[in-house]
Amino acid sequence: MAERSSIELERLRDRIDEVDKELLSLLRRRLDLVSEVGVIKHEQGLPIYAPKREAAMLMKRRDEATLMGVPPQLIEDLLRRIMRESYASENDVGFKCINPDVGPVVIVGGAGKLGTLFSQLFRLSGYEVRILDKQDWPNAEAIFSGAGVVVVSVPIHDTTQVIERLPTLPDDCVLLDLTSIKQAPLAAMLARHPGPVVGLHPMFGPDLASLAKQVVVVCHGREERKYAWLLEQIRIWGARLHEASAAEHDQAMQLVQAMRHFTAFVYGAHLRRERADLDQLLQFSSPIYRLELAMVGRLFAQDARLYGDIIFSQPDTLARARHYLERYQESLKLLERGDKAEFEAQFDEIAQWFGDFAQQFQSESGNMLLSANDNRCES
Ligand SMILES: NC(=O)C1=CN([C@@H]2O[C@H](COP(=O)(O)OP(=O)(O)OC[C@H]3O[C@@H](n4cnc5c(N)ncnc54)[C@H](O)[C@@H]3O)[C@@H](O)[C@H]2O)C=CC1
Ligand SMILES: O=C(O)C(=O)Cc1ccc(O)cc1
Repeated sequence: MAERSSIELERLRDRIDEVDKELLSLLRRRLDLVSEVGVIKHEQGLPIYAPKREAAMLMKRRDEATLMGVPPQLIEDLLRRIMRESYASENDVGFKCINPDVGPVVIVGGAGKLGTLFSQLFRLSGYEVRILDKQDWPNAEAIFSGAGVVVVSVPIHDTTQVIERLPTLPDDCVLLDLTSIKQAPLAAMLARHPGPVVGLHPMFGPDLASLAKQVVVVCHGREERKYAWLLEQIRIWGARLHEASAAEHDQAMQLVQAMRHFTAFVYGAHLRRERADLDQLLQFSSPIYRLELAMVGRLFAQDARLYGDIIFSQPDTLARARHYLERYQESLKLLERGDKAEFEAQFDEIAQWFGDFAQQFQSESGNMLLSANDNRCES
């Protein structure tokens, strides 16, 4: 009997292997079709990410899946993963050049991490890119001559100084920066160059295969009409543009970046001081706890100077960190008093304040955790 079952199991597994191979052929066919779409998008200058088409397509596939007795979330997850691959593969085709007549794009700090990413994107879109890094200032005159766009992508604490050091640029040259803070660089650019000026903040690190669905914050400076093409170019790369004033941006970044990175720094310092055994903690961690450790740990895989600048160059960070410490001390008093009832009452009040966002965050993080769990392998 046991032998019959094991033969049957083997046979079923062989059939599953066959189905998986069919899936592979289907994937190959789909990737080929996507490449053809990529060529047409390139010719027509269509953004690589089309949110409405994507949402409508996913909705249809979910409905069809339900009719076929396939869990709709399964097809949605699969298609999202497949589409991510397709977005990345559009780099192979390149992107339509929205402004072929513009002069060279000069990237100051172009040998750095973000500068390298943007120089690739401009080159893939057919622009002539020139790099000016630290050691290239003696050749600045030749590098900037006839520039159509100047991108400043140097460390935050060097940005204003570098902008002030720029030579006189052609009248119509677009001057922009990619700095993580916006008010000081934008003011310095407006003072240095009488022509078109815009501040950009890419809300992502340099290790991306595609800008699809990534956010770039746009802080308008001057003569928007003359750099509208450039914003369109960034949309073609797949990014979503979010417009804000430089002051609004810097205020939001206090919480989105400065405080978040500062609390991660403190938590990292605490783990170190407690001599936490990270290996052991990971053994105990299910995906949510692993993700939390990863959020803290990834900070320390990156550039201390970048995060130091983000935290220290924002004038409000000290006040905000003090407020945070006050909240911590208040909450500590609950612990000292052993006042669990008050803890629960405050918990409910905070949950009410989060409102629908709490549900939304639970469901979003739920999906992330499922996919983090899929990627785990036992060693
Ligand atoms: N790395 C990231 O994840 C992100 C960085 N940013 C912003 O991008 C900018 C650049 O950051 P990263 O590329 O990470 O830094 P990075 O340190 O990798 O690159 C900076 C580049 O600037 C060059 N540089 C320094 N001083 C210079 C000078 N006086 N003249 C010419 N070049 C000079 C350096 O040699 C280096 O090649 C920063 O303002 C940062 O806030 C924005 C979003 C994400
Ligand atoms: O990858 C990460 O953890 C980041 O936080 C990337 C990043 C760094 C600096 C920025 O101004 C924006 C994004």
